[in-house]
Amino acid sequence: MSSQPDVDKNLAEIDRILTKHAIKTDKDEAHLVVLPECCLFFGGRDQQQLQLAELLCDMSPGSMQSALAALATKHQCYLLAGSIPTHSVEPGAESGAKAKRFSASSLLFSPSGELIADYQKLHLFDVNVDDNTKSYQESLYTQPGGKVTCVDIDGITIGLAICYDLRFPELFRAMRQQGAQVICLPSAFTQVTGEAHWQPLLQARAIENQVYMVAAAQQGVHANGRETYGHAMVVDPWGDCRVIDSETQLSGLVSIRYDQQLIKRVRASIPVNDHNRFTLHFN
Ligand SMILES: O=C(O)CNC(=O)[C@H](CS)NC(=O)CCC(=O)C(=O)O
Repeated sequence: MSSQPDVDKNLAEIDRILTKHAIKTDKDEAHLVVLPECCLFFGGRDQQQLQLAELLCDMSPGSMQSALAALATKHQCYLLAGSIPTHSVEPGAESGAKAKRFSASSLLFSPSGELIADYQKLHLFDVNVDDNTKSYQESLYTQPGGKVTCVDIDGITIGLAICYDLRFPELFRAMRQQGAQVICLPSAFTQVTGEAHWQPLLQARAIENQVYMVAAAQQGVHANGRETYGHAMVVDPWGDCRVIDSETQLSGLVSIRYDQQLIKRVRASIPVNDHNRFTLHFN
């Protein structure tokens, strides 16, 4: 996607893409659609994201959550909203009207519109991109999450991570150890770092953990001048990539069929999980 600082426009665009690709469930098959980081609001001011932030709530959801649930129901898919701003849910976080920071939450909705998982971005992008012309201070307005998150869909374990998390392989190892077979990585990579690092890092995480990596991306020049890399892709557990054509498509969809046998074969032939001599500690 090439999201704008306009929630309704982005919702309409998601609806358009899903309609165009006619994601329809033939009853035996589940579809998981992964939208990029900041899918409903991107390229505006951080203060606006704070104002948009909603409480995470299944009983009386905010307007972004209701709209996403409605899209999941309309298109009969599991829908992962890469991230939307929510009020912080971490213990000790600022909350309510006084909150100065929001959480970047990935929200997973079921085809019946139920919120079945949420993940708050763990690693925040406080980085001077190497040419030193651009600096990012995500932690100024975002509260980091506090937990590793996996969720079961139709017997398949799905791990959740966001964007800059990609550079922290321990998180992905932890999800593999919790049983992950698919890991979703909604992103908004910078043009500069994306060109250099996006594909090799995705392939590394897929290959070393023998999982599918589903990497949705923001792309193009956004309203505030920010440029994102695009090249959304799905990488299979052997490292083969299916990449969106970013030269011809500003927004669209790339898809793959989940193959349980491929995971089994790759894990049986190279049993890295059994050979691993390190244990993990989460701080
Ligand atoms: O700021 C927002 O509105 C939304 N958040 C983002 O775009 C985030 C934080 S600035 N982007 C990244 O994490 C890029 C990571 C990246 O590019 C890398 O690891 O190289």
